[in-house]
Amino acid sequence: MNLTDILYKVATTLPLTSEQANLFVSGITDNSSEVTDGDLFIAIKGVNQDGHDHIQTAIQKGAAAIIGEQIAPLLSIPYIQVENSRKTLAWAAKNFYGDPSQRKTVIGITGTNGKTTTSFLLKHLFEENGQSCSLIGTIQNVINDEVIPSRNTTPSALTLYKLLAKSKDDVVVMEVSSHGIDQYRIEGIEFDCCLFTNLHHEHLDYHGTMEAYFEKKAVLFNQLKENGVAIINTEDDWGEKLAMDLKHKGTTVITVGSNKENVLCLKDFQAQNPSVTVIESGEEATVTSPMVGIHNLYNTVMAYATAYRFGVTKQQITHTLPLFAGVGGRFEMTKLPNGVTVVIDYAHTSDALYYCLTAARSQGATKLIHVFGFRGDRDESKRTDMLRVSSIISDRYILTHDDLNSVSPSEMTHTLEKLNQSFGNEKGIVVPDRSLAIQHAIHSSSSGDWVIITGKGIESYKQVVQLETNSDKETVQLITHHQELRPNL
Ligand SMILES: CC(=O)N[C@H]1[C@@H](OP(=O)(O)OP(=O)(O)OC[C@H]2O[C@@H](n3ccc(=O)[nH]c3=O)[C@H](O)[C@@H]2O)O[C@H](CO)[C@@H](O)[C@@H]1O[C@H](C)C(=O)N[C@@H](C)C(=O)N[C@H](CCC(=O)O)C(=O)O
Ligand SMILES: Nc1ncnc2c1ncn2[C@@H]1O[C@H](COP(=O)(O)OP(=O)(O)OP(=O)(O)O)[C@@H](O)[C@H]1O
Repeated sequence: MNLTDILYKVATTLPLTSEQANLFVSGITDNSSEVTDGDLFIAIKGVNQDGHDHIQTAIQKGAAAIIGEQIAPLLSIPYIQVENSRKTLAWAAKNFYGDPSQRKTVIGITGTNGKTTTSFLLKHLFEENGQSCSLIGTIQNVINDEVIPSRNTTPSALTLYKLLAKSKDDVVVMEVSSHGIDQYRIEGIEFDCCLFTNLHHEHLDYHGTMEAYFEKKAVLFNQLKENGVAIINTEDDWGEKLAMDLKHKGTTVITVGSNKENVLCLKDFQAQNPSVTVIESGEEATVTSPMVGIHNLYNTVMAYATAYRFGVTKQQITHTLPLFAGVGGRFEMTKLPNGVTVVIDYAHTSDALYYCLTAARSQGATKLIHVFGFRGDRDESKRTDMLRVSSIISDRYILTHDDLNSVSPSEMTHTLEKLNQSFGNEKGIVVPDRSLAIQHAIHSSSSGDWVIITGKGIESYKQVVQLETNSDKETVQLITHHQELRPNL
């Protein structure tokens, strides 16, 4: 494709010369190590590296032209200066891959919690009822039934456009993170439907304030197609604000919440066998969640509201919801032979912990023993709230290491001890090694107790642990199959 077509709708600092305009490029990349002969290399000043430092490598590997934000350096090949390289990457990919979101039904889900669960529910509902569905999100990408590992919740613009172009599925359901929006990964995508699940204290290390975090999430809804629809959980105050803002702009908004003003009005929440009555246009329907917890009831209703608008009947939804197998690492329950229930959950905000721990209570847990920690280099301001929630709801908690990232083990252990002394209420201990913390929790529990392990879900450990396991699930399996593994604390 020639540069004129690739740069359609991209503002360049200077108009393209005729030599540049007619230049044919065979592909696009922003990674110098992936350049092949004839590619366009787009230099991005990133969070850790600056692509402009890798321009010479790109040329050596055969790049046909370079785009960057810096004033034109002296190069042996054409260089085009733009104001924003990340945005340019997205538009170049959109043009190169033939604007794939125009040709598909694209559904975007944003919010702090519930994106992955809701996206899996939607894929299930579509596919059980005759529509094939691609999935793009945290756990994996699934395109035309092929599982493609995912690096980010929302992939880079280039990857995203490639995935959309590859998809032959009827519908694409994708998770949209605030980082993804901020870094122009969804720039140019047009959505048929956007969902807002909730907004809780998270990622303030990146966004600074809840207002800034909200404003970033709200950008997604500017990318609705002309006849697109927003589906918003107004039980959440930020959701209510978003719904009002969008209605003022004339967007079609389907609100979901317990207030009678909502398009889908919810009443009679049942926690033990989670179900809720949904009233829409005067008609009542009972929606039963296939997963434990009030939070999953919300996720189920959001999926119900969406699938219905895209061709799945209410009866089909009711029949196929119970067949949903759940999502790995999201309230994943194992009943041990001794009557203890172990739950592995991905909660890493105080609200998620609240929902997760109260879900276990609603199922009749005798004692709740909670194992959790905090990621190194991530929002530190949420830690005390998380600890407070656990120290109020659980009977005992064990603070342990989550991903340390660049923090040293001793520094994190010190942080956990300090937090425990200042904000715990004498229910907690610190066991730094995650596998030993889980072992301790399981060995100190008895029939009727629930051990809740949060933070990692199905993710692999980033550190080596003493029991030589690689995930919370593996640790639980090892401990339960080898009862002789006594705690070594
Ligand atoms: C910190 C951060 O957000 N980084 C994201 C960002 O990376 P970046 O482009 O700034 O990367 P960089 O390493 O600084 O490199 C800059 C440029 O130099 C280029 N380069 C670099 C080296 C080289 O030899 N040659 C070269 O050309 C790179 O290809 C890149 O174009 O843009 C990349 C492409 O879009 C992302 O993959 C990457 O996500 C990293 C892996 C990450 O961990 N991000 C997290 C914070 C994140 O985005 N999380 C959200 C979910 C949050 C949630 O839980 O809700 C997500 O959507 O995943
Ligand atoms: N609707 C909800 N409200 C509050 N908490 C929820 C909700 N849904 C899920 N959770 C909690 O959040 C955790 C993560 O859920 P899920 O993976 O579906 O969300 P996510 O938005 O994709 O999260 P992330 O962005 O961190 O990947 C769950 O394990 C659960 O503890």
